[in-house]
Amino acid sequence: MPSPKAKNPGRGGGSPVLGSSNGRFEFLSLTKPTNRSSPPHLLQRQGSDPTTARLRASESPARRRGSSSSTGSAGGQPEEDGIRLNPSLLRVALSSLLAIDLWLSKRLGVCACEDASWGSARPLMKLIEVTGHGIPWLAGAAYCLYKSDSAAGQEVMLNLLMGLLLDVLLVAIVKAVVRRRRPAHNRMDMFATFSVDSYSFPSGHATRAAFCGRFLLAHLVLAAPLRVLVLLWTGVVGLSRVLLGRHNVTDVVFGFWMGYCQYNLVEMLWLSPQTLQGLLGQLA
Ligand SMILES: CC(C)=CCC/C(C)=C/COP(=O)(O)O
Repeated sequence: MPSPKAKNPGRGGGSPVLGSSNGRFEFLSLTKPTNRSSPPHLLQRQGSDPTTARLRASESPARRRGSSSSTGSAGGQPEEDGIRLNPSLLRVALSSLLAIDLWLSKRLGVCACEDASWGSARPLMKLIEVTGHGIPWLAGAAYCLYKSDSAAGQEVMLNLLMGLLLDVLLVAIVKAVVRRRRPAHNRMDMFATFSVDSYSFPSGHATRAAFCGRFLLAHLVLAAPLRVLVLLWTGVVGLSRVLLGRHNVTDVVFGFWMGYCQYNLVEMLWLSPQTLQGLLGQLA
């Protein structure tokens, strides 16, 4: 389909009609030069004509840039500007977000040490930290799998275990790739950490809390008061990461999102007893 914007080098002058060049139909202007063999002074005159110049001056800069590129401006400079502008805008937006993130995280790190304004709440925050740690969750899921005497219970526990292992793996990969340092006010006194846990993005506790929260609500916890507790626990684990000074706010927000998506992944890869028997049969 012919595109008037791409093929018609003149803007706003004359009525476009269909013409044919090299067997392809394209829009042609009756009053403006169209082919590349036109003398350069004719092309330049489009911009130097006073009426056109006034119209162009009233256009927005973005539109002017767009029109310049569609006319195939000789130097290609406007196109380059357009390409450069977007990444720099994005960079400014990202650095502003990061600055707000650092400032807010520092202000919220009120339990980062005993001398901090909420330092007395630090032991409680560290207790909450343990409830979101990988080891109790992995050990608990493995124990329940071992103890479960129903096929349905075993299936659920097996998938929880698989999800928890997947979570540890994915978080380690993202941390190793992003390599964002933990906040300067953090004291690295966590128990049982991997080397990647010196990095902060994303918060492994937040991914686990979001994943386990969704998993519990979908498969294990039905009573309304307990469901509320699960939601509260998820939120408190995330909040405690920032209050303890372990993470910036964006680490936790991204961690929640990642854990939420990890649950979708586990649902997609859900291991049924039949799949499991097949897998075990292949191993034996
Ligand atoms: C040892 C195992 C199985 C998991 C490590 C758990 C851990 C220490 C994660 C770090 O969490 P944050 O990124 O929220 O600090």
